Amino acid sequence: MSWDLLLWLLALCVPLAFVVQLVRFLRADGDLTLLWAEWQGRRPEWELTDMVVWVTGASSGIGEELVYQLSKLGVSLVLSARRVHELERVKRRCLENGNLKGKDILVLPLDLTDISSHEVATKAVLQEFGKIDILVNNGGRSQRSLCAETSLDVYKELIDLNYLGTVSLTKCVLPHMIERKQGKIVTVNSLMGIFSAPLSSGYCASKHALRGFFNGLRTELATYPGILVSNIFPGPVQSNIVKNALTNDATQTLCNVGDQSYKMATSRCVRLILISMANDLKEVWIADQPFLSVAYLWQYTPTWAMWLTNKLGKKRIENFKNGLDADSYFKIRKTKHD
Ligand SMILES: NC(=O)c1ccc[n+]([C@@H]2O[C@H](COP(=O)([O-])OP(=O)(O)OC[C@H]3O[C@@H](n4cnc5c(N)ncnc54)[C@H](O)[C@@H]3O)[C@@H](O)[C@H]2O)c1
Repeated sequence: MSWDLLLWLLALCVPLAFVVQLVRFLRADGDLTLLWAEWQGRRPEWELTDMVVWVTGASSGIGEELVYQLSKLGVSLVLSARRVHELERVKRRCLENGNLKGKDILVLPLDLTDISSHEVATKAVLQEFGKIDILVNNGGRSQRSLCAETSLDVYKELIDLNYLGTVSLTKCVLPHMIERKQGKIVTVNSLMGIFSAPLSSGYCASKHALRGFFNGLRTELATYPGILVSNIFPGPVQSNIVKNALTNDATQTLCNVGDQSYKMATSRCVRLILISMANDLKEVWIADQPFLSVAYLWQYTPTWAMWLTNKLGKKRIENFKNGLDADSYFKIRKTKHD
């Protein structure tokens, strides 16, 4: 082969490789470390067996799907949320579809805002199973209301629930993990913990606070390499989050939630959470495009990201006022995993 031909081939390969990588990135639904872990890393089916996993917000959405997928891995489960009948329903489904027996699942009603109950709840788990391997801080609520129209009670409720409730439960479980020198504290944060959007200023504040808290806690636990502090940042995912969102008044929820079907399938989000848990990933972004790219923009080019968020923000408010889901900016095709 002549040198000219070889050079021409090389000149063609480089842009081709670039285009292939660009297409792969545009189809990505997780950050690159997470997708690498999915491809080459440890499987949840090997790593997460024989563990005691405590999941808050287990009665709905991401938490509910998480316990269904965990129940197939042979772990012991603690299901927490406020409504005991909903937790009993979830337990029945875990037993029907998973590999667990009744004694492997503890239904433990818990209100994250009732901080005085967290110590007793932690003791109840330890009495039942003798250890807590993984705490999944998942329970929480979102917000759909403009700051100027929103009562301060809503901001207080969001901080009490999403931030202080999570911090309180973590503080109850932490001494046990420190004593054993092992454990995983996995917190379902949100892309709204990385950047902010209109209609959710209180929610964003609570999730930013959680990110700061857990990143700080991780540095304090540097002498305990067996304890993982993992922050999961999902973008829009199918669940009841919008239906349960707080509005401008702490006693009201939304009347019209709009179509949620364009969002990432709950099962896909949860599979990626399990992969991150199996591979001890500390920060994980899970989102379809274009939301994932917006997170990258915020991380690496904040000035452009602010400009773009102002443009998209107007559309978000318009969508909300028109009774659509706030994040339905474009007609987004359903993900390949649905
Ligand atoms: N669905 C999304 O688009 C999305 C995106 C990013 C982050 N998240 C986060 O995922 C987590 C789970 O939300 P989801 O989407 O499954 O919503 P969801 O409304 O379907 O589920 C929320 C769960 O939290 C529980 N909860 C609410 N208030 C509680 C309280 N006071 N005490 C105890 N439990 C309480 C609910 O009972 C429910 O089980 C939340 O932390 C949310 O911020 C969701």
